[in-house]
Amino acid sequence: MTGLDLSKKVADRYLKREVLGEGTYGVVYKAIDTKTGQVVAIKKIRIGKQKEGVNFTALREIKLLKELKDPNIIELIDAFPHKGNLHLVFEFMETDLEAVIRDRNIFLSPADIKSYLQMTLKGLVVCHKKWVLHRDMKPNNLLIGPNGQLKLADFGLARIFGSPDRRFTHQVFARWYRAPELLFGTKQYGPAVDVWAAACIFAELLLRRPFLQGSSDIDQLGKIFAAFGTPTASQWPDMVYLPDYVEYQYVPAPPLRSLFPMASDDALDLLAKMFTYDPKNRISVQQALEHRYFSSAPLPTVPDKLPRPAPKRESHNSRTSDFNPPEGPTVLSPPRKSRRVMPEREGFEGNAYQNDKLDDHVSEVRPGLGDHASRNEQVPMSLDFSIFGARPPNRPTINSADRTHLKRKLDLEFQHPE
Ligand SMILES: Nc1ncnc2c1ncn2[C@@H]1O[C@H](COP(=O)(O)OP(=O)(O)OP(=O)(O)O)[C@@H](O)[C@H]1O
Repeated sequence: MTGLDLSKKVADRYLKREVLGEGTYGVVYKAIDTKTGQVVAIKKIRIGKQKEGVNFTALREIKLLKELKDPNIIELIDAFPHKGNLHLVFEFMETDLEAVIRDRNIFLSPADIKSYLQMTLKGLVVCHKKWVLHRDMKPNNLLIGPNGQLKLADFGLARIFGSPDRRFTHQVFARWYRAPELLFGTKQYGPAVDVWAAACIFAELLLRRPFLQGSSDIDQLGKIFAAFGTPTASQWPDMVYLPDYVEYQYVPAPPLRSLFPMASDDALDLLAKMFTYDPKNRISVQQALEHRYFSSAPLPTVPDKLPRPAPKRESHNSRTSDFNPPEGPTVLSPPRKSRRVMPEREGFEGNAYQNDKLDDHVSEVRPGLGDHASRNEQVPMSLDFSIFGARPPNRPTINSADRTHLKRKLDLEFQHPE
Protein backbone atom coordinates (compact mmCIF):
# COMPACT_ATOMS: atom_id res chain seq x y z
CA MET A 1 0.00 0.00 0.00
CA THR A 2 1.43 3.37 -0.89
CA GLY A 3 1.19 6.51 1.15
CA LEU A 4 -1.26 7.75 -1.39
CA ASP A 5 -3.58 4.83 -0.70
CA LEU A 6 -3.44 5.48 3.00
CA SER A 7 -4.35 9.12 2.66
CA LYS A 8 -7.95 10.13 2.56
CA LYS A 9 -9.04 12.07 -0.45
CA VAL A 10 -11.38 15.01 -0.03
CA ALA A 11 -13.56 16.24 -2.86
CA ASP A 12 -11.62 14.00 -5.24
CA ARG A 13 -8.76 16.42 -5.17
CA TYR A 14 -7.14 16.96 -1.76
CA LEU A 15 -5.13 14.31 0.07
CA LYS A 16 -5.73 14.80 3.76
CA ARG A 17 -2.71 14.79 6.07
CA GLU A 18 -2.30 15.71 9.72
CA VAL A 19 -4.38 18.07 11.80
CA LEU A 20 -2.62 21.42 12.18
CA GLY A 21 -4.79 22.86 14.89
CA GLU A 22 -8.22 24.03 15.84
CA GLY A 23 -9.58 27.54 15.81
CA THR A 24 -12.85 29.11 16.83
CA TYR A 25 -14.68 27.82 13.79
CA GLY A 26 -13.21 24.40 13.24
CA VAL A 27 -10.30 22.09 12.64
CA VAL A 28 -7.50 22.98 10.24
CA TYR A 29 -5.58 20.20 8.54
CA LYS A 30 -2.78 19.92 6.08
CA ALA A 31 -3.48 18.46 2.65
CA ILE A 32 -1.97 18.06 -0.79
CA ASP A 33 -3.71 19.41 -3.82
CA THR A 34 -3.33 16.54 -6.30
CA LYS A 35 -4.12 18.88 -9.17
CA THR A 36 -1.17 21.18 -8.55
CA GLY A 37 1.03 19.28 -6.08
CA GLN A 38 0.75 22.23 -3.74
CA VAL A 39 0.60 21.72 0.03
CA VAL A 40 -2.45 23.48 1.41
CA ALA A 41 -4.21 24.09 4.72
CA ILE A 42 -7.90 23.23 4.81
CA LYS A 43 -10.19 24.78 7.37
CA LYS A 44 -13.17 22.52 7.94
CA ILE A 45 -16.25 24.35 9.15
CA ARG A 46 -19.38 22.50 10.17
CA ILE A 47 -22.37 23.79 8.31
CA GLY A 48 -25.05 24.67 10.81
CA LYS A 49 -28.20 22.58 10.99
CA GLN A 50 -30.26 25.73 11.62
CA LYS A 51 -33.05 26.78 9.34
CA GLU A 52 -30.78 28.90 7.23
CA GLY A 53 -28.59 25.81 6.70
CA VAL A 54 -25.30 27.62 6.20
CA ASN A 55 -22.69 28.98 8.54
CA PHE A 56 -22.75 32.57 7.50
CA THR A 57 -19.60 33.41 9.38
CA ALA A 58 -17.77 31.15 6.98
CA LEU A 59 -19.48 32.66 3.98
CA ARG A 60 -18.42 36.07 5.19
CA GLU A 61 -14.85 34.86 5.46
CA ILE A 62 -14.97 33.57 1.90
CA LYS A 63 -16.39 36.76 0.52
CA LEU A 64 -13.92 38.98 2.36
CA LEU A 65 -10.93 36.88 1.45
CA LYS A 66 -11.84 36.79 -2.21
CA GLU A 67 -11.91 40.56 -2.22
CA LEU A 68 -8.65 40.86 -0.34
CA LYS A 69 -5.96 39.57 -2.65
CA ASP A 70 -2.54 40.77 -1.63
CA PRO A 71 0.95 39.37 -0.96
CA ASN A 72 0.44 40.14 2.74
CA ILE A 73 -2.97 38.50 3.02
CA ILE A 74 -3.49 34.74 3.11
CA GLU A 75 -4.75 33.40 -0.21
CA LEU A 76 -8.02 31.52 -0.31
CA ILE A 77 -7.47 28.95 -3.04
CA ASP A 78 -10.74 27.08 -3.02
CA ALA A 79 -13.95 26.65 -1.06
CA PHE A 80 -16.33 23.71 -1.27
CA PRO A 81 -18.90 21.80 0.77
CA HIS A 82 -18.04 18.17 1.59
CA LYS A 83 -19.88 15.72 3.85
CA GLY A 84 -21.84 18.42 5.61
CA ASN A 85 -18.81 20.61 6.15
CA LEU A 86 -17.63 23.69 4.42
CA HIS A 87 -13.96 23.42 3.44
CA LEU A 88 -11.82 26.49 2.90
CA VAL A 89 -8.53 25.80 1.18
CA PHE A 90 -5.71 28.22 1.98
CA GLU A 91 -2.11 28.37 0.95
CA PHE A 92 -0.09 26.45 3.53
CA MET A 93 2.02 28.58 5.82
CA GLU A 94 4.99 27.18 7.69
CA THR A 95 4.82 29.13 10.89
CA ASP A 96 3.39 32.23 12.51
CA LEU A 97 4.70 35.35 14.18
CA GLU A 98 3.93 34.08 17.65
CA ALA A 99 6.26 31.11 17.09
CA VAL A 100 8.97 33.49 15.85
CA ILE A 101 8.63 35.76 18.89
CA ARG A 102 8.69 32.82 21.30
CA ASP A 103 11.63 30.98 19.74
CA ARG A 104 14.54 31.54 22.09
CA ASN A 105 17.00 30.53 19.38
CA ILE A 106 15.95 33.42 17.19
CA PHE A 107 17.58 36.82 17.44
CA LEU A 108 15.42 39.56 15.97
CA SER A 109 17.48 42.52 14.77
CA PRO A 110 15.94 46.00 14.54
CA ALA A 111 15.76 45.49 10.74
CA ASP A 112 13.92 42.16 11.20
CA ILE A 113 11.39 43.75 13.56
CA LYS A 114 10.89 46.57 11.06
CA SER A 115 10.25 44.07 8.29
CA TYR A 116 7.69 42.03 10.24
CA LEU A 117 5.86 45.20 11.29
CA GLN A 118 5.93 46.61 7.77
CA MET A 119 4.40 43.45 6.28
CA THR A 120 1.71 43.47 8.98
CA LEU A 121 0.82 47.08 8.19
CA LYS A 122 0.91 46.46 4.43
CA GLY A 123 -1.67 43.68 4.82
CA LEU A 124 -3.79 45.89 7.05
CA VAL A 125 -3.74 48.87 4.73
CA VAL A 126 -5.29 46.73 2.00
CA CYS A 127 -8.09 45.73 4.39
CA HIS A 128 -8.68 49.30 5.50
CA LYS A 129 -8.70 50.64 1.94
CA LYS A 130 -11.51 48.18 1.19
CA TRP A 131 -13.34 49.31 4.33
CA VAL A 132 -12.69 46.05 6.09
CA LEU A 133 -11.45 45.76 9.66
CA HIS A 134 -9.40 42.75 10.59
CA ARG A 135 -10.45 43.03 14.28
CA ASP A 136 -8.58 39.95 15.46
CA MET A 137 -4.98 40.98 15.02
CA LYS A 138 -2.62 38.94 17.19
CA PRO A 139 0.72 37.29 16.47
CA ASN A 140 -0.73 33.83 15.83
CA ASN A 141 -2.99 35.26 13.14
CA LEU A 142 0.05 36.52 11.27
CA LEU A 143 1.20 33.50 9.30
CA ILE A 144 4.61 33.20 7.71
CA GLY A 145 5.29 31.43 4.43
CA PRO A 146 8.38 29.60 3.15
CA ASN A 147 9.90 32.75 1.67
CA GLY A 148 9.42 34.71 4.88
CA GLN A 149 6.35 36.57 3.66
CA LEU A 150 4.03 37.48 6.51
CA LYS A 151 0.33 37.22 5.72
CA LEU A 152 -2.72 38.25 7.67
CA ALA A 153 -5.02 35.31 8.34
CA ASP A 154 -8.23 34.53 10.16
CA PHE A 155 -10.72 36.97 8.86
CA GLY A 156 -13.53 35.05 10.52
CA LEU A 157 -14.41 38.03 12.64
CA ALA A 158 -13.77 40.81 10.22
CA ARG A 159 -16.58 42.74 8.64
CA ILE A 160 -17.38 45.70 6.48
CA PHE A 161 -17.53 48.96 8.42
CA GLY A 162 -18.68 51.44 5.80
CA SER A 163 -21.89 52.76 7.29
CA PRO A 164 -21.42 55.28 10.10
CA ASP A 165 -24.46 53.86 11.88
CA ARG A 166 -23.07 50.39 12.14
CA ARG A 167 -22.71 48.99 15.58
CA PHE A 168 -20.43 46.14 16.42
CA THR A 169 -20.04 43.77 19.28
CA HIS A 170 -16.95 44.90 21.13
CA GLN A 171 -15.98 41.60 22.72
CA VAL A 172 -14.33 40.01 19.71
CA PHE A 173 -10.74 41.02 20.25
CA ALA A 174 -8.22 38.91 22.07
CA ARG A 175 -7.90 41.03 25.17
CA TRP A 176 -4.19 41.77 25.15
CA TYR A 177 -4.49 43.43 21.77
CA ARG A 178 -7.74 45.26 22.49
CA ALA A 179 -7.87 49.01 22.09
CA PRO A 180 -8.98 51.10 25.10
CA GLU A 181 -12.13 52.30 23.32
CA LEU A 182 -13.23 48.65 22.98
CA LEU A 183 -12.45 47.99 26.62
CA PHE A 184 -14.62 50.98 27.55
CA GLY A 185 -17.45 49.41 25.53
CA THR A 186 -17.62 51.63 22.48
CA LYS A 187 -20.29 50.49 20.03
CA GLN A 188 -18.86 52.28 17.04
CA TYR A 189 -15.27 51.75 16.23
CA GLY A 190 -13.02 51.90 13.23
CA PRO A 191 -9.66 50.92 11.78
CA ALA A 192 -7.93 52.52 14.76
CA VAL A 193 -8.62 49.29 16.72
CA ASP A 194 -6.36 47.41 14.30
CA VAL A 195 -3.67 50.08 14.72
CA TRP A 196 -3.73 49.60 18.50
CA ALA A 197 -3.44 45.82 18.05
CA ALA A 198 -0.56 46.29 15.57
CA ALA A 199 1.14 48.52 18.16
CA CYS A 200 0.81 45.71 20.72
CA ILE A 201 2.41 43.35 18.20
CA PHE A 202 5.19 45.89 17.53
CA ALA A 203 5.81 46.13 21.28
CA GLU A 204 5.81 42.33 21.52
CA LEU A 205 8.43 42.09 18.78
CA LEU A 206 10.61 44.55 20.71
CA LEU A 207 10.11 42.88 24.10
CA ARG A 208 9.84 39.25 22.95
CA ARG A 209 6.79 38.78 25.14
CA PRO A 210 3.21 40.09 25.11
CA PHE A 211 3.27 43.70 26.24
CA LEU A 212 0.02 44.28 28.16
CA GLN A 213 -1.28 41.05 29.63
CA GLY A 214 -4.53 41.92 31.36
CA SER A 215 -6.42 39.16 33.14
CA SER A 216 -9.78 40.91 32.75
CA ASP A 217 -10.98 43.93 30.81
CA ILE A 218 -10.60 46.12 33.89
CA ASP A 219 -7.12 44.78 34.52
CA GLN A 220 -6.29 45.28 30.85
CA LEU A 221 -7.14 48.98 31.12
CA GLY A 222 -5.12 49.16 34.34
CA LYS A 223 -2.11 47.71 32.51
CA ILE A 224 -2.54 50.16 29.65
CA PHE A 225 -2.77 53.13 32.02
CA ALA A 226 0.25 51.94 34.00
CA ALA A 227 2.23 51.97 30.76
CA PHE A 228 1.00 55.22 29.20
CA GLY A 229 -0.51 57.13 32.11
CA THR A 230 -4.24 57.50 32.86
CA PRO A 231 -5.74 59.43 29.94
CA THR A 232 -6.86 62.96 30.72
CA ALA A 233 -9.98 64.62 29.30
CA SER A 234 -7.83 66.81 27.09
CA GLN A 235 -6.02 63.78 25.70
CA TRP A 236 -9.24 61.89 24.96
CA PRO A 237 -12.36 64.10 25.31
CA ASP A 238 -14.90 61.40 24.28
CA MET A 239 -13.65 58.86 26.80
CA VAL A 240 -16.06 59.80 29.60
CA TYR A 241 -19.08 59.24 27.31
CA LEU A 242 -18.19 55.63 26.50
CA PRO A 243 -20.74 53.06 27.79
CA ASP A 244 -18.44 51.21 30.18
CA TYR A 245 -16.34 54.18 31.24
CA VAL A 246 -15.17 54.05 34.83
CA GLU A 247 -12.83 56.51 36.39
CA TYR A 248 -9.35 55.24 37.12
CA GLN A 249 -7.01 56.72 39.64
CA TYR A 250 -4.61 59.05 37.91
CA VAL A 251 -1.17 57.61 37.33
CA PRO A 252 1.46 59.48 35.34
CA ALA A 253 3.13 57.87 32.33
CA PRO A 254 6.64 56.53 32.82
CA PRO A 255 8.97 57.59 30.01
CA LEU A 256 8.31 55.31 27.03
CA ARG A 257 12.05 54.87 26.71
CA SER A 258 12.09 53.16 30.12
CA LEU A 259 9.71 50.48 28.80
CA PHE A 260 11.59 49.94 25.53
CA PRO A 261 15.23 50.72 26.29
CA MET A 262 16.52 49.00 23.15
CA ALA A 263 14.21 50.75 20.67
CA SER A 264 15.42 53.50 18.36
CA ASP A 265 14.01 57.02 18.61
CA ASP A 266 12.08 56.48 15.37
CA ALA A 267 10.63 53.22 16.66
CA LEU A 268 9.52 54.92 19.89
CA ASP A 269 7.98 57.83 18.01
CA LEU A 270 5.93 55.49 15.81
CA LEU A 271 4.98 53.31 18.76
CA ALA A 272 3.71 56.35 20.70
CA LYS A 273 1.63 57.47 17.71
CA MET A 274 0.12 53.99 17.32
CA PHE A 275 -0.63 53.84 21.05
CA THR A 276 -2.47 57.20 21.05
CA TYR A 277 -5.50 57.01 23.35
CA ASP A 278 -8.02 58.98 21.32
CA PRO A 279 -8.85 56.81 18.29
CA LYS A 280 -9.53 60.00 16.32
CA ASN A 281 -5.94 61.10 16.83
CA ARG A 282 -4.33 57.66 16.50
CA ILE A 283 -2.09 57.36 13.46
CA SER A 284 -3.67 55.50 10.51
CA VAL A 285 -2.05 52.43 8.98
CA GLN A 286 -1.19 54.38 5.83
CA GLN A 287 0.43 57.16 7.87
CA ALA A 288 2.30 54.57 9.93
CA LEU A 289 3.73 53.05 6.75
CA GLU A 290 4.90 56.52 5.71
CA HIS A 291 6.59 57.13 9.07
CA ARG A 292 10.33 57.78 8.90
CA TYR A 293 10.93 54.63 10.97
CA PHE A 294 10.50 52.65 7.75
CA SER A 295 12.79 54.81 5.62
CA SER A 296 15.56 55.38 8.15
CA ALA A 297 18.43 52.96 8.67
CA PRO A 298 18.43 50.07 9.14
CA LEU A 299 16.09 49.31 6.26
CA PRO A 300 13.63 46.41 6.73
CA THR A 301 15.14 42.96 6.17
CA VAL A 302 14.03 41.35 2.91
CA PRO A 303 11.49 38.64 3.78
CA ASP A 304 13.50 35.58 2.72
CA LYS A 305 16.39 36.66 4.95
CA LEU A 306 14.21 36.87 8.04
CA PRO A 307 14.92 34.46 10.89
CA ARG A 308 12.29 31.78 11.29
CA PRO A 309 11.89 28.76 13.58
CA ALA A 310 13.57 25.59 12.32
CA PRO A 311 11.09 23.03 11.01
CA LYS A 312 10.48 20.45 13.71
CA ARG A 313 10.51 17.06 12.07
CA GLU A 314 10.50 17.30 8.34
CA SER A 315 11.54 20.07 6.04
CA HIS A 316 8.63 21.63 4.25
CA ASN A 317 8.32 22.86 0.80
CA SER A 318 4.90 24.36 0.86
CA ARG A 319 4.59 24.72 -2.87
CA THR A 320 5.40 21.22 -3.97
CA SER A 321 5.33 17.77 -2.50
CA ASP A 322 6.02 14.22 -3.56
CA PHE A 323 2.76 12.37 -3.77
CA ASN A 324 4.17 9.33 -1.99
CA PRO A 325 4.77 10.12 1.64
CA PRO A 326 6.40 7.19 3.45
CA GLU A 327 3.62 7.01 6.01
CA GLY A 328 -0.10 7.64 5.97
CA PRO A 329 -1.64 10.69 7.56
CA THR A 330 -0.79 11.20 11.20
CA VAL A 331 -3.57 12.71 13.24
CA LEU A 332 -2.11 15.05 15.75
CA SER A 333 -3.75 16.58 18.76
CA PRO A 334 -5.10 20.04 18.09
CA PRO A 335 -2.51 22.17 19.84
CA ARG A 336 -4.77 25.14 20.19
CA LYS A 337 -7.15 23.28 22.46
CA SER A 338 -4.76 23.47 25.37
CA ARG A 339 -4.55 27.20 24.92
CA ARG A 340 -8.25 27.90 25.13
CA VAL A 341 -9.69 29.53 28.20
CA MET A 342 -12.90 28.55 29.91
CA PRO A 343 -15.79 30.99 30.34
CA GLU A 344 -14.44 33.73 32.48
CA ARG A 345 -16.23 35.88 34.97
CA GLU A 346 -15.24 39.38 34.07
CA GLY A 347 -13.96 41.41 36.93
CA PHE A 348 -11.50 40.80 39.66
CA GLU A 349 -12.27 37.24 40.71
CA GLY A 350 -11.65 33.98 38.92
CA ASN A 351 -8.69 32.70 37.01
CA ALA A 352 -9.00 32.68 33.26
CA TYR A 353 -6.20 30.19 32.99
CA GLN A 354 -7.38 27.51 35.34
CA ASN A 355 -7.98 24.96 32.60
CA ASP A 356 -4.61 25.23 30.96
CA LYS A 357 -3.67 21.77 32.12
CA LEU A 358 -6.73 20.02 30.74
CA ASP A 359 -4.96 18.71 27.70
CA ASP A 360 -1.54 18.19 29.20
CA HIS A 361 -1.75 14.46 28.70
CA VAL A 362 -2.00 14.89 24.95
CA SER A 363 1.40 15.22 23.41
CA GLU A 364 1.86 17.56 20.51
CA VAL A 365 3.87 16.84 17.42
CA ARG A 366 3.39 19.48 14.82
CA PRO A 367 5.90 19.59 12.05
CA GLY A 368 6.27 22.83 10.24
CA LEU A 369 4.33 25.16 12.42
CA GLY A 370 6.00 26.59 15.47
CA ASP A 371 5.95 24.74 18.72
CA HIS A 372 3.03 26.34 20.42
CA ALA A 373 3.36 24.10 23.44
CA SER A 374 6.64 25.72 24.29
CA ARG A 375 5.01 29.12 24.58
CA ASN A 376 4.51 28.68 28.26
CA GLU A 377 8.21 28.53 28.85
CA GLN A 378 10.08 31.56 30.01
CA VAL A 379 11.54 33.53 27.15
CA PRO A 380 14.55 35.78 27.41
CA MET A 381 13.54 39.32 28.17
CA SER A 382 15.30 42.40 27.02
CA LEU A 383 14.28 44.45 30.05
CA ASP A 384 12.78 44.28 33.50
CA PHE A 385 9.07 44.41 32.94
CA SER A 386 8.01 43.33 36.40
CA ILE A 387 5.76 46.35 37.01
CA PHE A 388 3.19 44.64 34.84
CA GLY A 389 3.07 41.55 36.99
CA ALA A 390 3.87 37.91 36.40
CA ARG A 391 3.28 36.44 33.00
CA PRO A 392 0.08 34.40 32.98
CA PRO A 393 0.57 30.87 31.76
CA ASN A 394 -1.42 31.19 28.60
CA ARG A 395 -2.76 33.52 25.99
CA PRO A 396 -6.51 34.13 26.24
CA THR A 397 -8.73 34.06 23.20
CA ILE A 398 -12.38 35.07 23.12
CA ASN A 399 -14.35 33.17 25.73
CA SER A 400 -17.48 31.15 25.07
CA ALA A 401 -19.74 33.94 26.33
CA ASP A 402 -18.14 36.23 23.75
CA ARG A 403 -18.57 33.56 21.12
CA THR A 404 -22.25 33.00 21.86
CA HIS A 405 -22.80 36.72 21.77
CA LEU A 406 -20.91 36.99 18.51
CA LYS A 407 -22.81 34.15 16.91
CA ARG A 408 -26.15 35.66 17.90
CA LYS A 409 -25.04 38.97 16.49
CA LEU A 410 -23.88 37.50 13.18
CA ASP A 411 -27.03 35.42 12.81
CA LEU A 412 -29.11 38.54 13.31
CA GLU A 413 -27.08 40.45 10.79
CA PHE A 414 -27.65 37.82 8.16
CA GLN A 415 -31.34 37.57 8.85
CA HIS A 416 -31.64 41.31 8.35
CA PRO A 417 -29.01 42.28 5.83
CA GLU A 418 -28.61 46.00 5.42
N1 LIG B 1 -2.84 28.54 6.17
C1 LIG B 1 -2.38 27.83 7.19
N2 LIG B 1 -1.25 27.11 7.09
C2 LIG B 1 -0.78 26.40 8.13
N3 LIG B 1 -1.37 26.36 9.35
C3 LIG B 1 -2.52 27.03 9.51
C4 LIG B 1 -3.09 27.81 8.46
N4 LIG B 1 -4.23 28.40 8.91
C5 LIG B 1 -4.35 28.01 10.19
N5 LIG B 1 -3.34 27.20 10.56
C6 LIG B 1 -3.15 26.60 11.89
O1 LIG B 1 -4.34 25.96 12.28
C7 LIG B 1 -4.66 26.25 13.64
C8 LIG B 1 -6.07 26.82 13.74
O2 LIG B 1 -6.12 28.05 13.04
P1 LIG B 1 -7.39 29.00 13.03
O3 LIG B 1 -7.06 30.13 12.13
O4 LIG B 1 -8.61 28.21 12.72
O5 LIG B 1 -7.56 29.48 14.50
P2 LIG B 1 -6.58 30.28 15.46
O6 LIG B 1 -6.12 31.52 14.78
O7 LIG B 1 -5.52 29.35 15.93
O8 LIG B 1 -7.53 30.62 16.69
P3 LIG B 1 -8.75 31.66 16.73
O9 LIG B 1 -9.84 31.05 15.92
O10 LIG B 1 -9.08 31.75 18.17
O11 LIG B 1 -8.24 32.94 16.16
C9 LIG B 1 -3.58 27.17 14.14
O12 LIG B 1 -2.67 26.43 14.87
C10 LIG B 1 -2.94 27.72 12.90
O13 LIG B 1 -1.56 28.00 13.08
